Amino acid sequence: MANVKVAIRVRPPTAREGADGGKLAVQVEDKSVRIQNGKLDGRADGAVDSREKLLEFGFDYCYWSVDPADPHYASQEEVFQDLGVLVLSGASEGYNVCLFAYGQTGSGKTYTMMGTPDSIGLTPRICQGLFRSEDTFPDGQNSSRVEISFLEIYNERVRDLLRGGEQKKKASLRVREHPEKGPYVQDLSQHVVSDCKQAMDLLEEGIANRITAATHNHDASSRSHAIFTIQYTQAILENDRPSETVSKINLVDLAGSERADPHYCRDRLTEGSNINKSLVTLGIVISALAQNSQMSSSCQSINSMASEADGSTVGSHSSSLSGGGGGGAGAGGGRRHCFIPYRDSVLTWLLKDSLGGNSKTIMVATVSPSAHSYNETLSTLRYAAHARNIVNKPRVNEDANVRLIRELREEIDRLKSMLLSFEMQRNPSPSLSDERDGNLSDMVLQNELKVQQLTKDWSESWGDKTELLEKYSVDINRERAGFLINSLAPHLVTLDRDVLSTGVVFYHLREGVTHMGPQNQCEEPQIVLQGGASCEIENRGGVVTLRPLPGGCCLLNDTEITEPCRLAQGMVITLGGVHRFRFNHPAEAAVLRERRLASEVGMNCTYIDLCPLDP
Ligand SMILES: Nc1ncnc2c1ncn2[C@@H]1O[C@H](COP(=O)(O)OP(=O)(O)OP(=O)(O)O)[C@@H](O)[C@H]1O
Repeated sequence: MANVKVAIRVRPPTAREGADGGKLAVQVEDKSVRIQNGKLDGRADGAVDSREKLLEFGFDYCYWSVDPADPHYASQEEVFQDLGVLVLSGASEGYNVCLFAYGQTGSGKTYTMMGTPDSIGLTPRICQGLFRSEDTFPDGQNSSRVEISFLEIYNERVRDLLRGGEQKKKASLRVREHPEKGPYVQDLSQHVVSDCKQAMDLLEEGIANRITAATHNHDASSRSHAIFTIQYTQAILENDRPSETVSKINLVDLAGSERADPHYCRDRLTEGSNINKSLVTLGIVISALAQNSQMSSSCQSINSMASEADGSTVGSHSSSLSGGGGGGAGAGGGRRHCFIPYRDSVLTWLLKDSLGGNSKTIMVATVSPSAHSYNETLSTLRYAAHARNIVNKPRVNEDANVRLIRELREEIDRLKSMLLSFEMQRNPSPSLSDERDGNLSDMVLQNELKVQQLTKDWSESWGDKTELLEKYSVDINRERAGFLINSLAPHLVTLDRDVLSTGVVFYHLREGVTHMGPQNQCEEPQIVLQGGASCEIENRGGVVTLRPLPGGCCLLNDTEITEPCRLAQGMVITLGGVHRFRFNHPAEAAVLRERRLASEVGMNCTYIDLCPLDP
């Protein structure tokens, strides 16, 4: 169990706020924020309750970023040292982590999450930190994989910010729910990156796409939510003990929160007008979760009070909210938990795990210091105080095979200690003891063999996966009912005629020459075939040529060839009448797709129709 951690950051006043005399409404001291309602200053004493005038809230972190000359000024680096390091340490332990920025428009969310070129924010610093931590394992015992996706939710539609070309035009992606992994965005592009530069390039590309959208549509920047997701998989083999964890890091820059007030939006909601449903639902979800957590903790307090018959004082888990109106905190044990309407908006559905689920979550609420923004700032502080009451249930996301190996090892240890204790108190009947010890020893041996095999399989599959992903920039997306393998390199896919064959084989055609054929016919074939003919396939800078070798029949699209022939996207190669392969050239296919769109030729067009081959 872990409470959502909440940070408040106060930005510098804008020129306009400063021009009006620069009256400030917010003060920060240690972990508390005080907000003063300046409008009540002039009223006669006694007419105003002092609590209304000055409200105080406690948080996990408070950052005063108002004036760089102030000794208490919190820079981007200081914010990273707390929040960014929290994200990185959670991810390195194998937890899902979510960091989201919430606040009114112009309060500094994007500055905190993304920053500026001169003063980078949390997201790029977290990317840097992720790859820096890689360098701390130079011995090769540790390897990891980083995959990035970046999406935007605008008017309840999900857009992939990293999809170039024709896909960019695709209006919106569907959100679906995986039975075990929870909600996900179907067809969202995942990008494997191997260094910090690649990650930063993707971040910039996504931000640029978001900004472009804003230019076409005035409200886009303040109404869209951006979610930058890093999937961080770590594999370590230490003393023959494998460990593999997958952690999802969600870094969220939300839209301006002035539209998040349910009362402000209710009319418009019913009118069906264009308001930000996600933020309204986020507010409702946060309130409901906070209320549930408070009810649970008050139930626990009641239970523990009842069980402590001696009547000693029980320290109840109290909200930090002193002026914020916790609402429902005093609920008795008889009240039901609130329903959490995650599915009412795309944002809350996608962040379901981050809010009350399997994630360590941090909220950074950004506010203006100015007295002009008193209402918005107070509303943000109240939201933030509610969010601090949410209790999540993070757990380490361990690979299922690795978990099995660990559990088998624990079983082996248990059996061994049983054996040892039997040996120490040997039974007077030696034959019975021997039989029992023999059974136990067998079980230990069998489990040890299983562990050995599983560890070997795991090491090989991790090595293969890493090599494949790194060398060929392959994306493997696990869909609910299938796998989609996207490769950028030219490759062959087997089209097996044998009805008993079940696997799908995928051969990459590396730069240079690849020999294919039976072992005895051609020298050291990289692609070994059982019988059939032999050939060579040469890939020179993306131009791929098939060269049949004497002694067998080689067909290209069912026509026999005896001379070298350039391969084109979609061609089918048949060797010796037995082995069939489809040739794919992803780069060529991308060009052809563009041409097909432009020429409006149907799906049946071939490479030759669209782009006659050079001889
Ligand atoms: N801590 C800070 N230090 C210096 N400048 C800041 C800080 N926070 C925000 N700013 C500046 O304030 C302006 C508004 O900030 P920003 O764009 O981050 O707001 P926002 O909350 O993301 O707004 P929106 O909801 O419209 O996207 C920007 O010019 C930004 O550079």
